[in-house]
Amino acid sequence: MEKRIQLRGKTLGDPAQPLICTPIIGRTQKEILQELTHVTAKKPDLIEWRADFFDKIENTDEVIALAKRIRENAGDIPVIFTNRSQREGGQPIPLSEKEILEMYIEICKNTAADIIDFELSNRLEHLRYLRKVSHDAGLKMIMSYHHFESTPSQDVLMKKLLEAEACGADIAKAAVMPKTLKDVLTLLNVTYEGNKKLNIPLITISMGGYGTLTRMFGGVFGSCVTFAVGENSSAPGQIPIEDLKTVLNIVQKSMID
Ligand SMILES: O=C1C[C@@](O)(C(=O)O)C[C@@H](O)[C@@H]1O
Repeated sequence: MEKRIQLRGKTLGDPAQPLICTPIIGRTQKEILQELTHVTAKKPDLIEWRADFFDKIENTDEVIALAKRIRENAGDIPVIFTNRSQREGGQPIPLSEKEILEMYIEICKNTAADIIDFELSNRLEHLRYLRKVSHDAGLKMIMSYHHFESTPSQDVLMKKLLEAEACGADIAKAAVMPKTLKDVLTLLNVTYEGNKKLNIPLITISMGGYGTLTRMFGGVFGSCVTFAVGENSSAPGQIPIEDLKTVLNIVQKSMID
């Protein structure tokens, strides 16, 4: 089963090469576009617009117009559109679940991004509907799960990844917080085992200080994307893109026998 996804010349899911994604978390349009200019200059493989930080998120027309500009200005770098909910570590926003779904639908219909990230904790009918809309519009869909307090057991994490695949995700993603080094091993283990079980690419992240290890070495165990700071961090434990590129180059060189 071919797990790789080609997007604007980038290969997502190549076990030899995890992609680096840098988030954009500005609040105003001006800040966001400036951040984008700085971040694209650092040549990440992917950009994530964290729209939950945008101060006009309640105005879908403005969101779409800005998403289109981000998409255009990003050139050949694929863009992920994400609204991270407050319950999964995002910003508080004044939109209902239905309005959030409608915003995502408009992003798809306007092809204002390449990939959408929608949380598995959303209502099943919303997940299914958005899956259909994104598929018809040609956008890839990440279904994600976050736990900012702790690391659930391997069984729970595996179930989440399998659930994403069963709901039709193109990519399954889990980001969790470790309290101990053993939690980091749990995450790496589920990545390794999950990669054998699932027929879609995985993104897995352990956050915080200990979790930084997974941002550097998670690719070896089967995580296809790692998040790094271009200008601003969107989650604990992210390291600067320059440092991450150095580490990934060393890992890649050293692992060729
Ligand atoms: O879900 C993720 C992963 C993340 O939480 C991280 O830990 O790098 C950062 C978020 O911006 C992104 O949406």
